[in-house]
Formats: sequence, structure tokens, C-alpha cells
Amino acid sequence: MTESKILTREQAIEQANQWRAEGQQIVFTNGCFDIVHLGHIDYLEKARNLGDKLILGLNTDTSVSCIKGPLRPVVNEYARARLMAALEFVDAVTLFGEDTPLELIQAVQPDVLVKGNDYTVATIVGSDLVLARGGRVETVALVPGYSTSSLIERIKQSY
Ligand SMILES: Nc1ncnc2c1ncn2[C@@H]1O[C@H](COP(=O)(O)OP(=O)(O)OP(=O)(O)O)[C@@H](O)[C@H]1O
Ligand SMILES: O=P(O)(O)O[C@@H]1O[C@H]([C@H](O)CO)[C@@H](O)[C@H](O)[C@@H]1O
Repeated sequence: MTESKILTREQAIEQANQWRAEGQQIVFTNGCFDIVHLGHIDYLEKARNLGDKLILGLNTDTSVSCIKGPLRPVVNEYARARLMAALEFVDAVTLFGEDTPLELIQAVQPDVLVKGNDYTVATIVGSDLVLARGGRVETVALVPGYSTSSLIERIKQSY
């Protein structure tokens, strides 16, 4: 079952250490992934191809509400985690409740940190940590026209 890819923080750290010991390049990315869309899929697959294993940090419901507003998320954290874990190119999913994934990135110590290019290397949380360890920070071009909020707006206008 792909549900087994959903790890606690301790399990994610242990898994990262094991993959690192095997010489695997660990890619890390994070996000809310509320109502998954083509942009998410495209960027996650490209992120995974920047290394050997992709660990996804997923914002908890409380964290999403803090970032995206009180009416979000539309999809709860368990469902979002299951959807992410079902993707072939996602190797591990772990929830984080902090406003940013900084502590998680510090703990996982990825070789590559990735976000969509709605962020810049300078604005990606954790980039200093990863670069200081000799890692890479990459952005992936957005698929134009896709965002969760625009999907929500289109649905609202349809009813
Ligand atoms: N159209 C897109 N193409 C590629 N990557 C995307 C796209 N939209 C978002 N991302 C990336 O997906 C990750 C998760 O972003 P997020 O969950 O905020 O999606 P979103 O569609 O921007 O949501 P919202 O509209 O609610 O802000 C981020 O790393 C972001 O850079
Ligand atoms: O889904 P989002 O809004 O792209 O994800 C956020 O990314 C932030 C990012 O890492 C800042 O560089 C992060 O701080 C926030 O917790 C969300 O994961």
C-alpha cells in the first residue's frame, strides 16, 4: 500500500539517513497541495528527476489555514497525504505543522531542495541550509494557468 510512504518525522529522518547511506541523492520539496492539479504533478515529477528519492513535506491542515486562510484547506491532511503518497515519483511524505519546513529540512538534510518558480532560490525556506551543506536549490517552471486557488474560484463561479 502506498499509504506506507506516509512517515512520521522520526521515520522520515531514519529513511533519509538510510537512503543517504546507500548513496542516494535525496530531493526535498514541500507544500500544501490542496486540490492537486497538473502543475503539482508536473513539478513533483521533475523534482524527483533531480535526484534519486523525493521526500515531500506536507503542511498540516492548521498550517495550511495559517498560510492560505481560514477557509483552507478544502482537502484534509490525511487525504492530501494519501494522494501525494499514491504518486509513483513521491518516495516519502511527512506532515509538518510549523509555518515553514525549516526544522524538517534541517532534520532531513536533503541534497536537493526544490520549489516551483513562483519562488526564487533566495525566497525558498531552507535554501541557506542546503547550500551551506554543499547541496543544490532548484526551481521548476510553473505550468501556466494552474493553481488551487484559481480552481476554487472557477468552481465557485460555476455554482
Ligand atoms: N502551476 C504550477 N506549476 C508547477 N508547480 C506549481 C504550480 N502551482 C504551484 N506549484 C508548486 O506546487 C507546490 C505547492 O504549491 P501550492 O500547494 O501552494 O499550490 P498552488 O496551486 O499555488 O496553491 P494556491 O493557489 O492555494 O496558492 C509549490 O512548490 C509550488 O511552487
Ligand atoms: O504550497 P506552498 O504555499 O508553495 O508551500 C509553502 O511553501 C513555503 C516555502 O517553503 C517558502 O519557501 C513554506 O514555508 C510553507 O510552509 C508552505 O509549505
